[in-house]
Amino acid sequence: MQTEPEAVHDRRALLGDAARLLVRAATPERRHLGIAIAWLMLAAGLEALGPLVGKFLIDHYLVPRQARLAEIGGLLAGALVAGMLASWLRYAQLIRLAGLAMRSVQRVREEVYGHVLQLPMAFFDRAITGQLVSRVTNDTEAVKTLYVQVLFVMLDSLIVLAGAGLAMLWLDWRLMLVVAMLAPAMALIVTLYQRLSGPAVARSRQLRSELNAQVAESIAGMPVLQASNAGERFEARFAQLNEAHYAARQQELRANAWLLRPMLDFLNTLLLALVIFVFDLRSAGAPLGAVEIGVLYAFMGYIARVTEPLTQITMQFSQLQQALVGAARVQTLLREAETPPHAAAGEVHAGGIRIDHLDFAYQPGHPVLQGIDIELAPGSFHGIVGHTGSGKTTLLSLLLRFYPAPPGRIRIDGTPLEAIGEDHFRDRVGLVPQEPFLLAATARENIAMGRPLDDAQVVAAARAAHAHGFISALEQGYDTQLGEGGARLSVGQKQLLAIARALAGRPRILFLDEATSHIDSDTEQVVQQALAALRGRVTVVAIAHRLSTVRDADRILVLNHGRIAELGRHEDLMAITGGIYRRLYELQQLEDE
Ligand SMILES: Nc1ncnc2c1ncn2[C@@H]1O[C@H](COP(=O)(O)OP(=O)(O)OP(=O)(O)O)[C@@H](O)[C@H]1O
Repeated sequence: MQTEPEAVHDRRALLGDAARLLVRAATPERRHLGIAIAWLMLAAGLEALGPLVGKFLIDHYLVPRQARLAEIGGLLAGALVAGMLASWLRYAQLIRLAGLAMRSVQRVREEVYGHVLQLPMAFFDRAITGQLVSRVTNDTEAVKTLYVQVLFVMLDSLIVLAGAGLAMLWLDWRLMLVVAMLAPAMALIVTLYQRLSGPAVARSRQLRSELNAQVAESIAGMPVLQASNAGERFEARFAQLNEAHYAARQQELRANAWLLRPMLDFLNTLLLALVIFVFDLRSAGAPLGAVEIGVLYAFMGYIARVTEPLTQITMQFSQLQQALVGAARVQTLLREAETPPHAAAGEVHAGGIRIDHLDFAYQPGHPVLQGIDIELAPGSFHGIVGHTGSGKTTLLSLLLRFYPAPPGRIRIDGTPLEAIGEDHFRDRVGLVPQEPFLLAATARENIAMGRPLDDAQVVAAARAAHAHGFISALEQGYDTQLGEGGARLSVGQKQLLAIARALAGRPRILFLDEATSHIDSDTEQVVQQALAALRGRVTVVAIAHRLSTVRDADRILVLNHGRIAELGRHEDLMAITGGIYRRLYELQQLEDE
């Protein structure tokens, strides 16, 4: 994951990203959006009538001194009703747009989360958890801001501007040109503002996500953090980030304080002075005629109406900046390519695995596996051992399709790995990882993992994994809440539960990644019994640091620098003088003694 979208400072890319996200969020809501815009236009039209009514009153009743009270009363009442109707319409559309914005955030957030779940494992090698969380929860809020700021404030203001502009054009086009001089001045202010605050906004957003990342990381690593007494250092680092965030926000606020409101107020005054000056020039010192008084009155009204939405638009730029950056970050994440769907229909039957001349590298030029050739018979038990960094986990990751293996190199029951349907593959292939990942849920939920399993299936899996005993002994048995990460279980118990989970899917192939490295010898024997009971039914491939776990394996595969260095039964490998396995085994025996 990029820590910051490369395009953050590139305004065009930023606008493009934001527009794409907005279109994506708005498409399902186009009907509501269309209705809201239509009503807003009507409201703006009604509001634009106000100064015209004023002009009419001045022209027809005030200047000629005609006190036709009934007509005046009717006109005023009409203007009042139109004004009230416009306010009510605007209020109703605000509510409609707010609802629309909430639904869009909800939809985009679900889409982003769903997308993250489909990303390839390689993405998570680069991803920083806190930043990712911040994208799914905070940055998706940008969609709401974009809606409310862009679609409501901006759009509404533009409609009001257009209404007032048309009315002024109709009243006196030359005077309208004077008012139009405001536009370039406005554009200048907005450009200046963006130059000043844009980088600050992007920076504050990035720093906020780094703050999140640090908090998430510290909580995840709390035991290490406390044991190494790193609290103060982490606090200092956090304070430094926080200070930088404060400075970025300050810079943003300063741009607001100096540029926006005061400049706009100044423009407003300047414009009024200009219009009055033009009238003064035109009348060449003579008192204003009746028509001019009405027009002047209407113009003064429209200038107020024009400057207010312009002020609104400019004032929104700060929030808009933030929303644009947020939206760009969400778009960057959405652009990450998902794992191509395995729509294939191939199936796993007996669970036999064949690997032919398999080479693999995470980065080109740095091979991790080279020329792996092996056939694992259905129902067999294979151990994988080797020094740290020899490629054991990588081989397992390829067999599990976490990383794409070169096509055709790995086959299951004769079918290329990539030609097996995803759901079917995950059903038939189980994994017990090194770190048992437990949800903050009950024992039952942890075994079922959302699969539609009945009680009997859950208990059968637990029995097969020798986990039934300790689960039954918990105060509420299978319904006991296990706490976050299974906090109330021992590491060995968590591992047994993870094995039960893998077995509950009734897999044909089971991979274990150092599943016994954290458990004591007694528990290890229990796990070994569980694995032995699977023989002949399930193909088991177990990476083992502790060699006793795979001593009884049909064959043990010794990896060395990404190649198969030795292959055979325990006895065969022990017979190789100076062999890697024999040395590893003797070393472990010495340690045990
Ligand atoms: N996601 C990755 N991206 C890049 N390189 C990686 C990645 N994972 C592992 N490697 C590199 O590949 C090599 C093999 O790593 P692998 O994890 O497969 O070894 P291992 O035998 O399982 O080691 P260990 O016993 O320590 O778990 C190492 O040099 C490692 O640095």
